[in-house]
Amino acid sequence: MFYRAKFFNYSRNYVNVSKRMLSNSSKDQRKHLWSMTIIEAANLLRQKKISTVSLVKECFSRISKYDAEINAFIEVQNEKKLLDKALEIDAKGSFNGSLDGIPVAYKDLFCTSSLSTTCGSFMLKNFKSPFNATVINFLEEAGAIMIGKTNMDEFGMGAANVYSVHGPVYNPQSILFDENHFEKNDGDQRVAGGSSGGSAAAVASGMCFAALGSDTGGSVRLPASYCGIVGFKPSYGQCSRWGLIAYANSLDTVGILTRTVSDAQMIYDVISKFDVNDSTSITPEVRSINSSIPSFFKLNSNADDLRGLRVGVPKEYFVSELGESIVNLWKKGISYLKSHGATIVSVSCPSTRYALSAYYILAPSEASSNLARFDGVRYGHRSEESNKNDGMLYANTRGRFGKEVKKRIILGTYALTAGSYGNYFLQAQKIRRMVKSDFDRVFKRPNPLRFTKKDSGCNENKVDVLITPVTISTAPKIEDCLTTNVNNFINTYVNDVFVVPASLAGIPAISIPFGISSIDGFPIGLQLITQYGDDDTLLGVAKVLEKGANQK
Ligand SMILES: NC(=O)C[C@H](N)C(=O)O
Repeated sequence: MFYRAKFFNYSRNYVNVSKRMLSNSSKDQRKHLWSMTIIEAANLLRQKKISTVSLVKECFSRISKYDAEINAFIEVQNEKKLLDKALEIDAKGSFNGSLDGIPVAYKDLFCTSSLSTTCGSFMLKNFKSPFNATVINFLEEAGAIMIGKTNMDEFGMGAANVYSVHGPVYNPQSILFDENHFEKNDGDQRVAGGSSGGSAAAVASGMCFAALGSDTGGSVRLPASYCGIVGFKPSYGQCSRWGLIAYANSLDTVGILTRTVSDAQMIYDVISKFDVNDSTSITPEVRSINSSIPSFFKLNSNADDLRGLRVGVPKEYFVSELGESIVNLWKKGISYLKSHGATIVSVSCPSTRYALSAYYILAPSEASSNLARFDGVRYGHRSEESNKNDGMLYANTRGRFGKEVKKRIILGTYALTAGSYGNYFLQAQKIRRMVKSDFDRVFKRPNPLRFTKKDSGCNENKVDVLITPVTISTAPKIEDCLTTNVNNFINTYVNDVFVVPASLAGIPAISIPFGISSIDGFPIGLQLITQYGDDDTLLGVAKVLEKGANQK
C-alpha cells in the first residue's frame, strides 16, 4: 500500500496550494459550478459567464476537499500548469469544440503520455506511455481538459474497486457532504463499485464533469448504479480500444460516466469513430449499413413521445435475490415508459442464467493470455533482486500481481489447457453464442453485422429496448468486500449477473440513476439494453427514463 501513503502526502501539499488559489473566488459560485452538467457548463463558457479557470479550480477544490477520503484519483495533473492552460483557453476565447474547457478524468488503464498509467497494479508502478489512447486524443481535440487518472480494480478485475494497489474507492454517498446534495443514508462505508470505481466516484462527487471507464462485464454500469450517475457502455467496436490496456479483448469496451444521459451522448459523439489502429473498430462500411437500418428515434421527431416503442421486460431478470427497493423502482421505470406511450412486453432470454458462469470462464481465459506480457522483460515490474538472479526473474515478477489477478490468471490458464478446454472454454463460447441469439431473437432491429439487403427490416412484433435492474442490491459495505472469505469472492461475482449478458453479446447498455433505496438510502440504477449498433435508440429512451427518476 505504499501508493496510498504517497497519495496522502501528495494530497496534503495539494490542499495547501489549492486553498491559496481558491481564496479569491466566491464560495457560492464554487458550490454552483461543481454540480453542473457538461451542457450547462459549456453554454456558460460560450456566453463568457464562467471561465475555464473557474471550472478547473472547482474540480481541484473538490478533489482537495474529499479525495483523501474517497480515493477516486491515483494521480492528478499539476494544478499550476493546468490553470495556466485554462488561462490560455480563456484568453483565446473561442469555445468551438464541443468540450472546450471541460475538465474530465480517465480510468488509469487508458494510456496517457503526460501522466503515468498503472492499471491499479504494482506491476505498472512506473509505467509512462509514450502515446495517448485514441479516445483521449479525440477528447483532447474536442477541447476536454484532463484533470487526472482515476482509481480502478487491478487490470479491471473486480466489481467493488477494492482490488487496487492504490487502496479501495469509497462510495461518495458514504461521505456525508455538507452541500445537502446527497440524500441521507445509513452511514455505512460502502464501495463505489468496480472496476471503474474511481471514475464513477469522481463524477458523482463533482471532482470532474465526466470520466472514461472501461466495461468488460459491467465495470462502468455497476459503479454508476452504486454511485447514482449515468454509466454508458456503447456497442463493442464503436469506440477505439487502442491505448486501453487489455483485460479481455473480445469484451473490453470504452465506457462513459457522466451525470446525465445528454452529457454521455456528448462524449460519445466525440469518441465514437473508426480507428485504423484498432482491428475491432467498427468499419466505416458497417457504420453506414447501421445508419441505413431504421431505428425508433430516427423515425420519431418528438423525443418524449414513446408511442410505437416496444419495451421488453425479460422475465429471467426477476431473481429471488433481487432487493425489494430495486423491484419497486424497476416497476416504476416500466410504468413511466408506459405513461409516455411505450408498449410493454414480457420477453424471455433463457440463456441469461448461464451468462455469468460463461463470463467468468471467458474473461479470465483472455486475461491469462493478455497478462502473459507482464513478465518483467517486455512489461512489468523488475526488482533489483531479479536483475541479479536470472532464474528468479519470472517468479519475482509474476508474484507481484494482486491476489484477484493471480486467481484469474490461474483460472484462465486452467480453462485453456488441452484437458479442460472442451469442458470449459468451448462450452462458455457456446453459451456466449446462445446469449447473443437470445438478444437477436427479441429485438426488432436486425443485427447490422448479419444484415443483408434481403432482410425484411424490422420485425414489428419484437422489441426496441429492454429494461432491467443493474444490480441485485445497492453498494455493498466495504468490509464485506475486503474480507478474504471465499464466499465473498463468489458474492462479488454475483453482482455482475445483470450486466454480463450485454457484455457477452457486445450490445449497448446504459445504467441510469433512478432513485434511492428506501432501506439504506443508497442509489439504485436501471439498465436499458438495445440491439447491436442501436446506441441512438438506447440514448433516446434513456433521456426519457432519467426524467422519471424525480417523479413520485
Ligand atoms: N471488468 C469488469 O467489467 C468487471 C467484472 N466484474 C470483472 O471483474 O470482470
